[in-house]
Amino acid sequence: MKIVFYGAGNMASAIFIGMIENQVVEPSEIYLTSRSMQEKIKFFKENLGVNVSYDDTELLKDADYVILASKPQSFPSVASRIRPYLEPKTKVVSVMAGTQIKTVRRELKTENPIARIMPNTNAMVRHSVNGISYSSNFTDRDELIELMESFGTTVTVEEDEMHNITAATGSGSAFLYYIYEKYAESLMELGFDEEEAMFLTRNLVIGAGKMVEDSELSFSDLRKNITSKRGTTEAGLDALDGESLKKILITTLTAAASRSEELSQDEDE
Ligand SMILES: NC(=O)C1=CN([C@@H]2O[C@H](COP(=O)(O)OP(=O)(O)OC[C@H]3O[C@@H](n4cnc5c(N)ncnc54)[C@H](OP(=O)(O)O)[C@@H]3O)[C@@H](O)[C@H]2O)C=CC1
Ligand SMILES: O=C(O)[C@@H]1CCC=N1
Repeated sequence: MKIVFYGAGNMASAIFIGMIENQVVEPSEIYLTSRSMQEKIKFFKENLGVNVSYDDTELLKDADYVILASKPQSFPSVASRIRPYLEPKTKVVSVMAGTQIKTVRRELKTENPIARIMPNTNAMVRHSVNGISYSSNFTDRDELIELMESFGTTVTVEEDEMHNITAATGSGSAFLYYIYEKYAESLMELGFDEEEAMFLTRNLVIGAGKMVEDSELSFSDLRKNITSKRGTTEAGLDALDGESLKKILITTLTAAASRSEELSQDEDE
């Protein structure tokens, strides 16, 4: 198999490292290119054994998949590199937020099968949640799903649901990390020094994640198991005000989903 990544940044590297570590592809089957990140890309070549090239003819010859992993704003320049050399057998997979399949088709001037995926950087630890939608002529879907399930779980969605998936899980881990950051800062307000606050928060998050993974219980039951009648947790939760927290989260997710819509509307102009 030959899988070519245009872009070797945060998201692309989480995907190809996930694929390689989970042994669904050999490093020799991965080809990377970028615009200018020559040092980083050299690091991947030396440490993972992947191929690196800036020659589009060589990159796209006999490619099974080309993965579009630049920022949406860089896509016109990526498309101009790919367009002249894209072979009919190559399947195109875009990870770009807010970029519609029809835009990819238009920019590449191609009838090739196109899939749009929305992973997250948890791909690195095999826990990405991958939204996926396809062009109608993308018939051979099992192989792509198998590749994607090497680094996470996959949910097939209609393309217009991608905005919500992008907010919920594409951006979602950033929202959770931000809450952990604020938690650590709050521990410092309580009197812990920075190192202690980071240590406590980090281990709390790791332990809670493992509980979620190993336990059959719902979030709510896990919470209730910690909450004694008239105890400390109950006092804290009463002060937290779940409804206000929910409002903040709804505002956050709605802003992210709206931005995804906005990005796709920009393309239509
Ligand atoms: N980060 C995330 O958590 C997620 C990101 N995404 C999507 O993934 C995409 C990439 O995001 P992210 O990895 O964070 O971004 P990065 O900035 O980390 O990486 C972007 C990559 O695109 C490369 N690039 C830019 N122009 C070209 C070009 N003309 N030819 C080849 N490569 C080019 C850059 O090269 P150079 O550095 O040399 O400029 C870089 O390797 C975005 O579209 C984003 O919407 C989707 C889900 C989650
Ligand atoms: O912030 C972004 O636009 C990308 C898409 C989802 C996560 N990162």
